[in-house]
Amino acid sequence: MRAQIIDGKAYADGLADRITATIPAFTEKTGRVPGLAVILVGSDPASEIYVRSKGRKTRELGMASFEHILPAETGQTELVALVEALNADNRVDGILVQLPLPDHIDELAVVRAIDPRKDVDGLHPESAGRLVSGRPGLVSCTPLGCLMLLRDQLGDLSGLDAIVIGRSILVGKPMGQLLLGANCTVTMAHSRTRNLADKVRQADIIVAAAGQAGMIKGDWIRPGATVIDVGTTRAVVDGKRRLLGDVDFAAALERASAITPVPGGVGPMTIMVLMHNTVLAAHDRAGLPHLQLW
Ligand SMILES: Nc1nc(=O)c2c([nH]1)NC[C@@H]1CN(c3ccc(C(=O)N[C@@H](CCC(=O)O)C(=O)O)cc3)C=[N+]21
Ligand SMILES: [Mg+2]
Repeated sequence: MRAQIIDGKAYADGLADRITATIPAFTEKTGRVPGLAVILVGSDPASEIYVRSKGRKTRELGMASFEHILPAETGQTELVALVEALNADNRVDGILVQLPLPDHIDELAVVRAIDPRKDVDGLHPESAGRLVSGRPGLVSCTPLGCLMLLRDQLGDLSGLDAIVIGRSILVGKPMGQLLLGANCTVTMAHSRTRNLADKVRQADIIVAAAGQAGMIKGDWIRPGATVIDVGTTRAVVDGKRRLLGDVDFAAALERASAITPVPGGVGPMTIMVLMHNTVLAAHDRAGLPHLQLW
């Protein structure tokens, strides 16, 4: 079998059109456009690139972007004060604090300061609780993007065996909850999991989010499985800068029925779901009907 490549960029472009189409009616009813604020503390070059590309996309889609790039020495009190100012700013519908934060800042304290209605990253305990209990709320961008791709590829996921490798608060844990909510039987694997290969071999759906380049080998993949690769490890291969996924892509191509490439798979979805969550938050805050765009 030769796997189909799941084109995350193409799906994201389609979602972009559906997002853009909601904005004129929103503006007519509210007199403004949806707005997204992104906060970056410190000057990690990769993070700066993400923040700028998020800002560019936000404006491309017709929304307002507020970018706050703060020095690494910024204190927690100052950061929380900025979040509170953005909570109070009616032009801002979504607040994203780029993680990780410097060690002297308690991430949870900052995330808790975000108004849950503006929590477009789904990181607030209120958002996490809503996801677990099946109530409506904002869901982390990367896992929601993965679910959109899986639903587009496979339709109903009921009864399928899924494995999530990685248990981060931003990706693995919410991914497991989303798959459970879609009626999959979910295995959560992580760095202490024994016999990982055997567990991956049982799965119809593999979501690799461990952040270890090439750790999922081709012969672990059940023939016909659907593979979502969340990994993005920066590396230099044969003198060229490369972005590497968690899956041995060439080998997986021979076994999977469908697989996301890196780059061009999950990455473009993450950014577009951020835009999606921002328009959802904007509609919710304005008291407008809930949007369903996927
Ligand atoms: N609170 C928070 N929320 C995040 O969502 C978050 C974060 N912190 N910290 C950093 C990570 C990283 N991240 C990516 C977003 C888009 C691409 C993306 O667009 N990747 C492209 C390639 C980009 C390239 O070539 O560098 C692709 O995979 O095709 C990658 C990574 C979001 N993150
Ligand atoms: Mg992990």
